[in-house]
Amino acid sequence: MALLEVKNLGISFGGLRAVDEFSITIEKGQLYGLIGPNGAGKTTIFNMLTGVYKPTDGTIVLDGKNITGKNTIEINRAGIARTFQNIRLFKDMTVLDNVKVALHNHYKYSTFTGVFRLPRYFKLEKAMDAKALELLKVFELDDNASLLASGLPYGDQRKLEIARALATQPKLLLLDEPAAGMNPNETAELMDTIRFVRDNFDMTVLLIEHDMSLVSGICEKLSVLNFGQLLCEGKTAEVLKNPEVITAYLGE
Ligand SMILES: Nc1ncnc2c1ncn2[C@@H]1O[C@H](COP(=O)(O)OP(=O)(O)OP(=O)(O)O)[C@@H](O)[C@H]1O
Repeated sequence: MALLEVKNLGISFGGLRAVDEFSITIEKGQLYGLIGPNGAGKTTIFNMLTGVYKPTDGTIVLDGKNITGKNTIEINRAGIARTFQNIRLFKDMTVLDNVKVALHNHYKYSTFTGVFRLPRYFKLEKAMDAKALELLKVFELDDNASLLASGLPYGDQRKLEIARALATQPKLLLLDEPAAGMNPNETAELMDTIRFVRDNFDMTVLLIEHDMSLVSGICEKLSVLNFGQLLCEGKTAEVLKNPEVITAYLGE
């Protein structure tokens, strides 16, 4: 069953048509890649899917619900979470608190309860600590829960960003160049992590990536974007053999 159905999505910035007539269907549980040359419009598509930009054309349906034009908070509540090309953690907060911030949607208490430290406050804070630690354990970050996020090695910061996105309990996880800046060992470990997340969190993943080892290693399907338009889509191995894709993106 399709989890995400995007039809004829488009956006212009002044005279620039950054994305035009873009459509994609992602089934529940799929690991799906969005690839293409620099400036092709990939991040702009993520920004439209997450409500950062409002599309000028097209529709976005998540799990049967039309979310076109909703804001970032509404879209996160509907079930889309993301990570960013340039890591955006709360660097001066602890590893644990980075995840707890994202849990707040699901553990609510009133300002009154918080300010006066009523018993419900302590109960929910304890429950959030436990849930956050459980998530950190999945990523083997629990031993560093009390460190500042800025103190983590680069690869661990990327993992923490994924843990924080998962804390919002999404249906669809968008990863924007998760392997950027990683060495081959870290990339291989990241692939295992993404597979683990898909299998153990019943997650559907759409990722943007330039690292072809990661793309061919984990993506089941690909869409290739060129100059804002869909160049081709299909099973990963077939797409990577497509002469048009080789000319436009892969070179040689
Ligand atoms: N807010 C904006 N205002 C004006 N132009 C923008 C804006 N956001 C993106 N663009 C333009 O839209 C086009 C697509 O950019 P985008 O960042 O989506 O590409 P990309 O495929 O993600 O590239 P990369 O692989 O380098 O990250 C570019 O020409 C970019 O300059």
